[in-house]
Amino acid sequence: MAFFSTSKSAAAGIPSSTSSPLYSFSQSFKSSDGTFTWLYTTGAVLLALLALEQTVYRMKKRHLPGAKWTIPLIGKFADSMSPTMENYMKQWNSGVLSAVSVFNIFIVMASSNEYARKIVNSPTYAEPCLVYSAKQILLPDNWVFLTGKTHVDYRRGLNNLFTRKAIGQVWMYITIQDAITRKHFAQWAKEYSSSPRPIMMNARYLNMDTSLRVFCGNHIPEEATREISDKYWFITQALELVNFPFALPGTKVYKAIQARKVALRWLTLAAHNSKIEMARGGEPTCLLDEWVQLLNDPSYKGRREFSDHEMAMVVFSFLFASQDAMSSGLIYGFQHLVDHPEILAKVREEQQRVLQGNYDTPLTLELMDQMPYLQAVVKESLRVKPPVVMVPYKSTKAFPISDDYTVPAGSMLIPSFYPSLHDPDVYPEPDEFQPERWLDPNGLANSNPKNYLVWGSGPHRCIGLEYATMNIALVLGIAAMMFDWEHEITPTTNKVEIIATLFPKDGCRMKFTPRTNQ
Ligand code: HEM
Repeated sequence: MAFFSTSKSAAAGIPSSTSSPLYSFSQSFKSSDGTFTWLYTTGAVLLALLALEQTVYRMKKRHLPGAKWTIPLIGKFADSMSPTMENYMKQWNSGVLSAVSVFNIFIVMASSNEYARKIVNSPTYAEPCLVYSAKQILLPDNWVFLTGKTHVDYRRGLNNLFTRKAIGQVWMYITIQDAITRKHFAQWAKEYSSSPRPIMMNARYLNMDTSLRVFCGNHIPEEATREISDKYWFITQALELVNFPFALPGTKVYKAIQARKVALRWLTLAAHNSKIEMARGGEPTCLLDEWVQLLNDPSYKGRREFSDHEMAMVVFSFLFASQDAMSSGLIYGFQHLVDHPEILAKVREEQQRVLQGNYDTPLTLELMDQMPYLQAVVKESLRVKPPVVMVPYKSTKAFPISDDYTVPAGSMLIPSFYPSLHDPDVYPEPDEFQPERWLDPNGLANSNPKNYLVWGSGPHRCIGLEYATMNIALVLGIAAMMFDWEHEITPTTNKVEIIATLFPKDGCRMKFTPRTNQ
């Protein structure tokens, strides 16, 4: 109500001042019958809309910290195009809840542990909205957009694919992870032994190859993993918080949609082949086979038909959720370890103790369980540089988030995980890489699990967290024993590039020399 009257008076007030430049200008466009021309009217309407925009923004923002005025139409679009940790920090430090507007989307950022967790754990008020482009890339009927009970029920079926049993069975994920990692490292031994080179793209390919083999086994050909991996970079680039809204040819979102089409074609074929193989009575060798078998099991309560396309969309959602986060986690795992030789030495000591010289023997879950130091390294590396610093949600109705502030319905809500993971009261010297903080079961870090938001929290908490932890640990463990590592420090080594997730700006330039004295 109030903003209608404000905008009306803004529009009506203009002609009353004859000294206004706009008024003088418009006089020259006056038509013969004395009515104002379209130019004046357009100008007045535009001014009214601009005033309305500011009024609405201020009404929604109320007392929250944030710019007093929003830049007309685009708001903080420029910042969201090239996000920096420094800008995020400024926003987080401005208050536990703060406001921003981008393209007239009203955004509330939550930086405290309490509010971040409250958002992800309040499904009646807020649901994940991912980034705007996600629906165009993942397709609107992808399960990740389900909410409430439908989401819980769908997810229950998928949880079976990420149990410890599935990860650890002799022929399952961990064996595949091990084999693919060693295959890639044989190549790394050639590429990285003479001089340091960025590991970023090769680590991404290793990740994609591993994921696709774990998910699809041999149901897609070798060239498919390369093609999907190469094209996937377009999807990564389209994951900015705010993107150009129309997927016109040449835009990032358009290219990402083309990449998704390629990936979905291969994944649909994989689902089809998996069904044929399981119907033939074959042994399951990948996640898709596990799933098909489960769906065929007469005692399984969640039995129903899944088309090849639907299965492909689910596998694609796993790639979407994992590829960038896993690559980020892996690359920073390498960077943290190589920059702390004393910690890398401890990882090697543990490997020697557990593996007793059998460094070529495939790793198993039981062996990994005997490597608590390596697990602590992964946990700490993900804490220092959490791949996912925030997750966009949206308020489905007015959300009384605190005693004195209600988030308007339809706002974007951004629970930020980074501040909780760098809270000095829980993690003293929060920017330091100290795996030891996880070794004391009664220490501050282990006593405050609610702060460890690397995987989010609530009904949408990461489904692949054990799989991801295991894979990063396995890759780092094998690399520690196969190679001596060197890191070329450059002026941008410690600068963070945000491309959906966090990466070292120089791509982490490393040299790997095969070790002889294992
Ligand atoms: C280091 C690697 C990873 C990190 C840091 C990570 C982090 C996250 C985070 C923060 C969320 C959002 C949680 C929330 O809204 O509260 C999430 C959701 C999700 N993640 Fe991960 N993730 C990783 C790897 C993976 C992997 C390997 C997979 C699958 C194989 C996966 C599958 C998913 C899925 C499907 C969701 C959405 C779950 C739902 O909506 O119910 N993630 N992840």
